Amino acid sequence: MAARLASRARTAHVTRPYIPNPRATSFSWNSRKQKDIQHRPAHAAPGSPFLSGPSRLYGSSVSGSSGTSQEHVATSQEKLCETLPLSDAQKRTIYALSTPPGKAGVAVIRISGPDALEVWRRIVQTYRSGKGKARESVPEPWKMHRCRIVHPLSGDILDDGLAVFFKGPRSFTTEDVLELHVHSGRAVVSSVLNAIACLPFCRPAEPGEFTRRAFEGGRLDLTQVEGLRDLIDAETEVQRKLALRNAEGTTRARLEQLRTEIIQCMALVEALIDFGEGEDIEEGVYEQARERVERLRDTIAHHLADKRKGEIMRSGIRLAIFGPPNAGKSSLLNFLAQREAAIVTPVPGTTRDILELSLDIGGLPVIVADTAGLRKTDDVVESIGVERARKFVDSSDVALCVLPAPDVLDHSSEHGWELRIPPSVAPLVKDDTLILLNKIDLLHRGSRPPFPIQIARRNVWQASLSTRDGTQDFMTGFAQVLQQRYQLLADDAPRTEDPLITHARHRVHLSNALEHLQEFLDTSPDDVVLAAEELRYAANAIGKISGLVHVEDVLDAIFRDFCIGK
Ligand SMILES: Nc1nc2c(ncn2[C@@H]2O[C@H](COP(=O)(O)OP(=O)(O)OP(=O)(O)O)[C@@H](O)[C@H]2O)c(=O)[nH]1
Ligand SMILES: [K+]
Ligand SMILES: [Mg+2]
Repeated sequence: MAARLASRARTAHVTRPYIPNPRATSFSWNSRKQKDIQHRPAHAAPGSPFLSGPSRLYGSSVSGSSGTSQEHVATSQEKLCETLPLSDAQKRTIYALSTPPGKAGVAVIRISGPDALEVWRRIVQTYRSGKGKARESVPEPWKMHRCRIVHPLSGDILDDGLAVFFKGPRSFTTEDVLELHVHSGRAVVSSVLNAIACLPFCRPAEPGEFTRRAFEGGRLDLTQVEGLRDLIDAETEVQRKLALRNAEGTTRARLEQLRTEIIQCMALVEALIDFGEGEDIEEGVYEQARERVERLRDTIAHHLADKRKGEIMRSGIRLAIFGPPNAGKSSLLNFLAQREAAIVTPVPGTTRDILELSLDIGGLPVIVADTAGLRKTDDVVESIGVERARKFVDSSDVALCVLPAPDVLDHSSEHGWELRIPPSVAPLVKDDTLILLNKIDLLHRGSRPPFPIQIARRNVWQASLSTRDGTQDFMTGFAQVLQQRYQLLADDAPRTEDPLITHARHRVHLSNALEHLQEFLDTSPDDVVLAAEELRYAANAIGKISGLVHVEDVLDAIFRDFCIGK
């Protein structure tokens, strides 16, 4: 009975997820306020409402330098402040340029918060058909309006553009959002930003703050936030697809399904604690829960044994080019990069340091590294390079060994084609190491092996990086191998075998969940209260990936990497 009570007390907080409330968060904006004070415009007198007002990020004040216009602006600003009480810092309306600065057709300035509509009223003048300009107090939401942007104090026309109002919660941040599409020129953008800065209820956005508000508003979970950030950073097709999966919420749904199943198992066990088998509960409930937990454990273990595919795709496949000196490793790097990135000379031992380049090979992100030729050497500098090369090959995702064909190929009627790999290189050649025989132009026609050849049940490519003979076949085959090894997101529709883990953070929490599920299975059914606790921990661990259970510093770390305006 005591166990039953204890369990009841705990169930109170079992299944209630954290529901973020944008109006009731406790983020500290202290550092922000500090910055605001330092950056207040020159015209803001101490004690004026501008103390926590606009930043000078985008140029100085709108007022001229003469004393009179400065006074004029100050009094008008005070009037503005009288009419509108300052909202407290955290729910203040934020604004930022959301497109990259510089000359372009269009720049988008985003404004989000409780006073977004007020910003519209102050600076947007729409055109009504045939009747000239008019200020619209409540614009039709989610519709583009042709408009003029005017200065809220002087009434000066700043630009002719488009404005759209998103009524919260149907907006990116879930707050009221105003987007201004203006001409992207330095002067236009800074004049509009300065005009918004004049409104005391607005302040410049922090990096990632729009996205953070979307998270706080419950529009996005953390995997979607990470997906958005990765989408912005994506450079290859696979990275884009992977990021989109996260941003669209596919990962969120898959995790939610796992968490829900754990919670369902917990409910079964809790019911058992509360009512006991035999009364209202059918026989075998505990067994049923155990079987489901076993399946969940296997599913999670399967995801964890993904050879880090998702993380590798996100950060790039680390490819090490290695081999003996003068094999043509640097020539290969230059060929892949299509430029003279590395020094190539006939002197063995030319490359000393590791030279890395990020390339797109068949849509996959690959970080290709050229390394020092492996040999015994008395040269201090070269021997450091050789040591680095060895370590790099060991830690790489894919290793490609380049060998000079004339020095390593052997043929006999008894054994067929064989490779004599130099002893300095051989220990690094593993079963999955790829091999390119270079310099086939130096072989007599008659002593060339047939294309393609298999040596020791391994595909070996042959090419000449000088004459480009065989390079096409090598590139096609090489891209195919990479695609096979990292085959993922081949179809547009999500598949169950697609990697679930794309960030190290996910792996940590999933491993924790796995441990707790195993603990549950290892706990004796007599300790059913303890066992239920393990399921709760497991559910919480998965909740941490989505941010349903979140920790402030994790959030800070995730949003910090965003740019301003996102
Ligand atoms: N004939 C011929 N020469 C080549 C070929 N590929 C590269 N070379 C030459 O071989 C020499 C060495 O090439 P590198 O690319 O510097 O070789 P490496 O493996 O980077 O050499 P280290 O950095 O010294 O280890 C250069 O003179 C190249 O021009 C080829 O396919 N055929
Ligand atoms: K060389
Ligand atoms: Mg080299």
